[in-house]
Amino acid sequence: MIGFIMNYVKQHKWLYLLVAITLIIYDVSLLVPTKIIQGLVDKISQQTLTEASLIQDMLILVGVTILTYVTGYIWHVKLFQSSVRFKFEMQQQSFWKLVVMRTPFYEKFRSGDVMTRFSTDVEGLMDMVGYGLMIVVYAGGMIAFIIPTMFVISWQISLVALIPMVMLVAGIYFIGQQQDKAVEANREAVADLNDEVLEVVEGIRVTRAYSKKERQERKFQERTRKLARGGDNIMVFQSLYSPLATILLGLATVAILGMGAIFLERGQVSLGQVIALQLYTGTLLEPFWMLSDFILVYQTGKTSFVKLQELIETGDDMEEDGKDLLVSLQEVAFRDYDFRYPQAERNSLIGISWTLKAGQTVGIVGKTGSGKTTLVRQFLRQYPIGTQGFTINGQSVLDFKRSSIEGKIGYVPQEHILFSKTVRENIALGKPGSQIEEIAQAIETADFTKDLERMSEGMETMIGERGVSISGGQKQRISIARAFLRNPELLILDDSLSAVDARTERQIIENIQREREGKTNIIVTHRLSAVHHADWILVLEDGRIIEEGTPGQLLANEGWYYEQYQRQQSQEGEEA
Ligand SMILES: Nc1ncnc2c1ncn2[C@@H]1O[C@H](COP(=O)(O)OP(=O)(O)OP(=O)(O)O)[C@@H](O)[C@H]1O
Repeated sequence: MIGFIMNYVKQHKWLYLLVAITLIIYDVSLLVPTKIIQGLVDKISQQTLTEASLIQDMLILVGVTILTYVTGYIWHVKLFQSSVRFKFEMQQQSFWKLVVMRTPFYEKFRSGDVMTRFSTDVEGLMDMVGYGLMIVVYAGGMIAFIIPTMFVISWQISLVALIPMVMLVAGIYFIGQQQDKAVEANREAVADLNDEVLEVVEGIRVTRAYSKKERQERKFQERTRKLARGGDNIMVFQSLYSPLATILLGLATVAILGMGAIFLERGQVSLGQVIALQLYTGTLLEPFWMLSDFILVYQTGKTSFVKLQELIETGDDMEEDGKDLLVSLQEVAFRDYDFRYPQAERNSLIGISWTLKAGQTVGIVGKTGSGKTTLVRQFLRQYPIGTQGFTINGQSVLDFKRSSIEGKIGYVPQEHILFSKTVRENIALGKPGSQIEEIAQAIETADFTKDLERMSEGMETMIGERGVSISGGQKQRISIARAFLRNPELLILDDSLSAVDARTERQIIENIQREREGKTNIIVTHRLSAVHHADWILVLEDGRIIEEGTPGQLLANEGWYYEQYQRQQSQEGEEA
């Protein structure tokens, strides 16, 4: 961490030089009044005080006070402004990381954990860069100036007076060690609580529907209690500092006054010097006191640094991005292809051999958990690829720049992501800068026009968290419109029609056939009616293709597809 901070300091060396110089002047200017008091006391006790010297001392005091104010202002503003800039830069760096990372990274970090690292840890490190550095220069400077000055007055008295101060540092260190453990435990408790709140907010409807409110409340209480206990522990340690400092400063005062009286009697020190020693020891309390804070700031900073480094250094284990730009998607082929998720123990795709040709519409069906989503995710390069034998236009998929592949695909996932924006803005995400007519056309294709007419502000209606609530089917169709708008070379609908009724589904499928004539489509579905028009159908089971062919061929085969088709037909008949 020190190296990291020093690097930052070096990058802004002129600013920190200004801070260091003004801080040292500030330190010295705080010590001048003691020096003047010492001189005044001696002059009064020796009856040598003159009007001219008194005026001179007073003028120096006024000058020094102004200097203290000006230098104090400069270092304070510059140092803390810089630490805020540090926080901003760190957050930018971390945010950029979050944006570029792909799915495996998000499977390693929980959302609450990322939030804590992003906010609490960045602030922990920021404190070290601001307050921590201030302590080093300010408190370090004070100690470095005062102790030699005291030793020049009387090394014997200073030595005895400093013993309680050394004990104070030792005490602070010991308490700080214990506090460190409490801080770490508290940090974990904050991350747990963040996770809990995120989960509750995201799943509030399910929680209500299943009457799990009480259970959630109990769980939340447990976590907040844990956090409160952590906070209590930290407070216990923090409360030990003040009494310890008071007692030890008292001991130092007794030592100075006792020894000072003896030394004064022997004529080894003046009255002004004894008073100065007492004042210096009192002044030392603040820097020593700050050391206690420094230990906390340092330890928190160190823990935060490790957590941030972990966030910044952890990769998504993706292969290096390819260099070739994909101009057009002519053919995507898998040859005896296996795939396993990074954290999984078994393959989710096994021996897949399939070629998708441009212009085809392919349906992917199969039981739940059979690998349909996993297969279409391969196109999106969300995970490192499985075995070799995955090619685009006859070339390894790894040769192509991932963004150029993404640019050719419109993907509508199972879980729809809508933002707190208007309907228009949500759809326009598919193609930034699109014309209103294009958006209207995409809405029409996704069969959302009638729904829009019922919305008070039409396309400008706010949806998402801060807008009106919309149904699952409406969400699906907004997501579909977003993908249509892009008019991608390859459109992938991943079970994206599950929440719409059969009539709407038929309408959308017809629209796809019409609007996307000659384009490539993959439709993953549980409802076979959604793919009865497809050119080719894959049936998956346990990650393998168990049947494939045209819908007619599959019906003739009388396998899984046939059985499923019969079952769904009779269900539809009953419903009708
Ligand atoms: N991120 C993941 N990490 C580990 N295993 C996963 C992950 N996602 C899916 N799997 C596993 O891969 C297998 C195939 O899952 P997949 O989601 O592809 O099935 P699916 O056919 O799309 O199912 P459904 O019809 O329910 O959407 C399952 O055994 C699942 O548990």
